Amino acid sequence: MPTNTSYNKQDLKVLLLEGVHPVAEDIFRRDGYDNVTYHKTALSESELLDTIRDYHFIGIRSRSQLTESVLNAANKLVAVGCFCIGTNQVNLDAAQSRGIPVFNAPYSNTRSVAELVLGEMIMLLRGIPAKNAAAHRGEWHKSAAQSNEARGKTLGIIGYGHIGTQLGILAEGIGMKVRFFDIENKLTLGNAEQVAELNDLLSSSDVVSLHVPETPETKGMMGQTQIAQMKQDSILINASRGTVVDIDALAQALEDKRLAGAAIDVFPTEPKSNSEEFQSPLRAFDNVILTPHIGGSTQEAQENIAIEVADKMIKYSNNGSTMSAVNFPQVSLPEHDNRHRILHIHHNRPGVLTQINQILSENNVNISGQYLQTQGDLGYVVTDIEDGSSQTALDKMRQIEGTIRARILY
Ligand SMILES: NC(=O)C1=CN([C@@H]2O[C@H](COP(=O)(O)OP(=O)(O)OC[C@H]3O[C@@H](n4cnc5c(N)ncnc54)[C@H](O)[C@@H]3O)[C@@H](O)[C@H]2O)C=CC1
Ligand SMILES: O=C(O)CCC(=O)C(=O)O
Repeated sequence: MPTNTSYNKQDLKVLLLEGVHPVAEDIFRRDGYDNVTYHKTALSESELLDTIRDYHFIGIRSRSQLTESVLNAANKLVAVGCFCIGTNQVNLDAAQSRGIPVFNAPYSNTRSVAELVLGEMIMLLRGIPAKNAAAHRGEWHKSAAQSNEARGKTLGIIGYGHIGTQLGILAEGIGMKVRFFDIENKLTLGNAEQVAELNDLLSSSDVVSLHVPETPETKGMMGQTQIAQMKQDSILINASRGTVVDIDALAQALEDKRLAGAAIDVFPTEPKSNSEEFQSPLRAFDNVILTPHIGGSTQEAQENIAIEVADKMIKYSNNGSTMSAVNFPQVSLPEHDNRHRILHIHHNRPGVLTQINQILSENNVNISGQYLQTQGDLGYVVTDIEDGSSQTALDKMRQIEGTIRARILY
């Protein structure tokens, strides 16, 4: 049901890129946000610089890069939706300092990734990718050499989060032993065992699968040294981020027949669209499954993501709630029927709340509810008011030193 607001929703422009599931557009339109532009592809940085200034909301997946310069040009931007898990394609600090919350869907595609990796692992343990490629060329490789059951083998998971844990459970279901390495102490599910040292995991696993986010620490974490620590004839799977594995070092290990195979879904440089050629030294290897960053690309996941992220963006626009924003103080707000709600985003420094309340008091505004949350350098104060001159109060609040932006909802 569309909600009444202090602004005309048709004046707010929404840009949805990268073929996010069309249900996202339906959800915006159903709520009264009729001004939606939908593109199947990503936009380059220069295209974004030209375009983004007109939009209040942008929805992207992993290809569009919202750099500091792009965000600088985004004068009207209210919120960003990443229709995926990863948010490394957005300069989160730059968005935060401009008072722009970034939302994502932290769970909706995790099962899809875990299922894909399980399938790839079984295929690679049987040597199927190479036999399949040979059969396509007319060759007949009927042999059990280097073809193994998954049962009894050890899976080493790096990053035991939402995907890693699900993969662990699925792998135990087919009789694998699961070990994992994580920088946090994790509750182990099933019979999984946490190991303290990465090299212990690498040297004891028949299959190593990466499920870490892109951070300064994970960049290049599987380099030449780490790949050399893996067991002879083991398998490497990466469906996390392309920067985590040194592709040249992996190609060398495959060339040297140190590894039996690999499955790679993410690459340091990925084509910007389906019409661009995919370049990688791994194309030379029949025993490598190469997939175009589709770990989370299932109908089920994409639809769930579209619903989750579009709902979060609309809720923020209509109501001010920021629950699960990745770079913003998180506030879960009740509805504000019959009340005006002032949202004040500011640099987190002492005295701002006092000044807000002073302004409200001076303008005879009665506060019916107030919510304050901070994160890092950012403060977010939401005030529900019952009477008095809310617009005058808002105008004065905008003058408070440290204010980034403020708006009113009714
Ligand atoms: N291929 C695809 O289509 C998809 C890829 N992804 C990628 O998978 C990543 C993981 O997803 P989730 O499991 O949902 O994330 P998560 O945040 O639930 O789990 C990540 C885990 O990695 C651990 N970790 C962080 N830094 C580490 C380090 N240096 N060494 C070891 N462990 C470390 C964390 O403590 C956490 O347990 C995402 O960040 C995203 O980049 C996610 C979905 C789809
Ligand atoms: O769907 C996409 O474009 C990217 C999926 C992904 O890598 C993620 O969710 O982090």
